[in-house]
Amino acid sequence: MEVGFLGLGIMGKAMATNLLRHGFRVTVWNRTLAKCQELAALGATVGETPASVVSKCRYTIAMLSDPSAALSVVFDKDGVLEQIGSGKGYVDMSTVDAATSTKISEAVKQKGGAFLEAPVSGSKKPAEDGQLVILAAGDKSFFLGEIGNGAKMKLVVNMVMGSMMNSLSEGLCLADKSGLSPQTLLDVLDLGAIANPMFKLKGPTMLQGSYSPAFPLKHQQKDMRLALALGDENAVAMPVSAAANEAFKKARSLGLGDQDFSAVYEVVKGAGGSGSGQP
Ligand SMILES: NC(=O)C1=CN([C@@H]2O[C@H](COP(=O)(O)OP(=O)(O)OC[C@H]3O[C@@H](n4cnc5c(N)ncnc54)[C@H](OP(=O)(O)O)[C@@H]3O)[C@@H](O)[C@H]2O)C=CC1
Ligand SMILES: O=CCCC(=O)O
Repeated sequence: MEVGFLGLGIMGKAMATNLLRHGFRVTVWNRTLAKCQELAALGATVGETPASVVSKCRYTIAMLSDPSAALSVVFDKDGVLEQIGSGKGYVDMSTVDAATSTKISEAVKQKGGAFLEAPVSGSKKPAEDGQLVILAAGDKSFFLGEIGNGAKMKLVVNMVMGSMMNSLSEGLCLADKSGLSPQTLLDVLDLGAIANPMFKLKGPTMLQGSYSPAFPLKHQQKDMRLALALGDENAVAMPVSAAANEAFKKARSLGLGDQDFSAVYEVVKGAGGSGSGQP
């Protein structure tokens, strides 16, 4: 089966590579076309535009940075909508808000196509290993109910993750400033009730000041922003997440947007370990 793939960033490249590895014929497109070459070398065909990929493939998957990218690829000239139709499916796996997902779903369905929103939990390594958790909602898939619920679930998960990352950063700073070994803190955390894969994976690299991007900080901040908007809509007070969002914004203002989201640790350290990057 020919599968289309739009967006070959950190995640899309790993996911499309996995499709090729598992015997699918894959046609790829990326806004910066040069990024298609690596996939072409692995056997992918390169499409000139999102529309040309959809015209060739029964199913097309997208993994794009944010709501504006997801909308642009569908609605702009040479976009998905020009070729989607009966017998074709479009699966958007980007992390967006429910309104974006719903807008895309309605447009695709109006053209006779099928739509699935399917954001993922997991990062670069799980994507490479084929171990992502898919939060699917939409046609023929009712794990989370109506379109929009996949996006909402993903935002809630990432809101919790972003707050945890800030909390870990503060804990590492507090341990250090109060004469404890941050590495020992990681070891202790790993033995207790709040042990989790993220602390285990990111803690050691944070202590090395190494932030090679698996999940870019600019995307984590986008997800905090979208989750806070969901909180606004539903009148849910989220002071912890709001503070975490400020720290991610501060990190972006310091030029850390393309680094891994764990680079928020630098903001917390810069604030003297006193909290969310605010003076
Ligand atoms: N990295 C991670 O750990 C995870 C990320 N996600 C989510 O997955 C999505 C992709 O993340 P990731 O791969 O890390 O991000 P990257 O920044 O590595 O890749 C972003 C992709 O979006 C494309 N893009 C950006 N703007 C536009 C636009 N206006 N029009 C067309 N294409 C555009 C980029 O193209 P170009 O190459 O031209 O810039 C690139 O292909 C995001 O929504 C993110 O929140 C979800 C789970 C984990
Ligand atoms: O959306 C990104 C999630 C990153 C992760 O689960 O480590």
